[in-house]
Amino acid sequence: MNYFLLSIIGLVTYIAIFYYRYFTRQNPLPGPIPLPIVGNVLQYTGDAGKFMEGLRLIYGDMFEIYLGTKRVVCLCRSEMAGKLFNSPLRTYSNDGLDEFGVSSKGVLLNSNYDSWSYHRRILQKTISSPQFTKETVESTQALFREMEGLWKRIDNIDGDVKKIDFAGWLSQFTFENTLFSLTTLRAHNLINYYNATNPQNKVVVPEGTIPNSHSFIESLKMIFEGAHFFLLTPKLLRNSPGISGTRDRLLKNKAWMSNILLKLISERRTQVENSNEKIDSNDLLTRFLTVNTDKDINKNIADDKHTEKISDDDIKATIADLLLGGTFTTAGMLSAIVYYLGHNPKEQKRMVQELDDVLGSDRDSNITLDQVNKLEYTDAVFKEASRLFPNIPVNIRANAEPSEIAGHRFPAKTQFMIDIEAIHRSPDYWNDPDTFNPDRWTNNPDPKQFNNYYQFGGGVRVCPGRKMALAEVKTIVALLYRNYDIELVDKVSPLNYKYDFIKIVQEFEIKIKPRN
Ligand code: HEM
Repeated sequence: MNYFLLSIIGLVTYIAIFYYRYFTRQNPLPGPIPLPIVGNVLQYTGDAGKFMEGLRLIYGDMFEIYLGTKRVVCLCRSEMAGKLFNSPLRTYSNDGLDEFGVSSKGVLLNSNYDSWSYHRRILQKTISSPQFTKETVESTQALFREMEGLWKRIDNIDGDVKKIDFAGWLSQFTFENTLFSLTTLRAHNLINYYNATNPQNKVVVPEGTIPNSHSFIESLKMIFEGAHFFLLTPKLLRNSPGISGTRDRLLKNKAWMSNILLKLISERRTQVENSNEKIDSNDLLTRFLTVNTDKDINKNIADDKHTEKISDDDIKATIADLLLGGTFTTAGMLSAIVYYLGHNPKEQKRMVQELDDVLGSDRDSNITLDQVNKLEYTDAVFKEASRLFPNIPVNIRANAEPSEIAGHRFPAKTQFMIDIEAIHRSPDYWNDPDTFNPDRWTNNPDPKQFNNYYQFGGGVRVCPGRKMALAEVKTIVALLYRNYDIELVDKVSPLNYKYDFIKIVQEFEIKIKPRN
């Protein structure tokens, strides 16, 4: 009885101290009142963009929420967020991300500055080079032809008209293309996906790198689910009955994916180490494997601080981040473009006209990087679709130095969430912001708007894959609209997505028919 009474007194005292501290906190911002221990996590709707939108309507452009006991400052205006993009920290000290094993490895969520900048430097050198962009245009075309061959076999509507789940096909495509571009490995995702969705008319799968590779995509989605879960769920909740099952499932999935990638890396390491020839492959995986070895194909990448070979585990973390970064973002962007063009026939017609003008009348001809670079209206369509549908609607950053924002001082290591969707749709920055209008990007666009466009983030952690993404998206859009008439199956519903750290588009059906 005494023990019970003591527990109650302890709890009441804890709650009293918690709320005393909360109501007398320094530099308070408006925001929903947190609960002890879990903060505002129980109010979270599962979609960071929508959650922030709801709170912005109540509390204005700057407010605070609590993830567990950690204060998070939310910013919804470009002028507030601007300087933060130069901070190299995405998060600071997050026990969830530590448990998920991503806070000091790879690039995406790595908060260890030294480790992040070293790996980023190596990958940046490869994937931002003009040669890599040129090869992206080539590999995208080869893979697109393979996908077209499989589409032709589908027999679901009538003759040449096919109904396909565009989001499903494209996430297989962008995964395979990213994997190939980084490693030269093929996983045959498209064939595996085709066979899984057309079991009555299967094709032979060439010997591939990842068995049943199409299901790897589901595992990759679960990694985002994991990052989302571990970032936001306080330890006490993660370990509580009912929720710990989710934690275990997500950790198991991560281990499964890690093992597959580690096997691929170790096989390539053996090949590289046993080779007596000069290494002539220049892909990112080979680059990583040769750093600080006698076969090093990188010029002056390592420095005095980094004198050892890079471990398989570190390479795996960076390759996994690039596969994560390059798969659903690019596929989602393509769905968004097809969706907005489907709702805006005038703009679609204008884009198709540009394709015909730049690419010429031979619909079987190869497309060159030069031609892709000339597609200005297509580029504007990309920008406009991504303004309205940013794949990463909320960006996270922590400040490395104390900062002053809108008259408020924040100590170093404060966690911020930046509402990209609010910035992309604010009437303060954009005329008629909810209208799909690619022309706002052409005809001498107001340079101010570029400062309020964050589809690829900004500052030191800006997306390193943006050149690859643009080349891939524009090449696919060109091949698709040059050769096909495209119709949305559902012309009413909004684009369907699941938010897990990024928006993952799903079940987006279109009808395609070869153009006359
Ligand atoms: C349309 C496609 C893409 C979109 C919309 C996109 C968007 C973004 C955004 C918003 C960020 C956060 C940037 C910031 O915090 O400032 C990011 C980071 C990142 N992206 Fe992309 N991305 C795309 C394609 C790619 C591709 C193709 C790759 C690689 C093959 C890639 C790899 C990464 C990586 C590794 C990061 C983490 C960078 C860091 O923290 O240092 N992304 N991306």
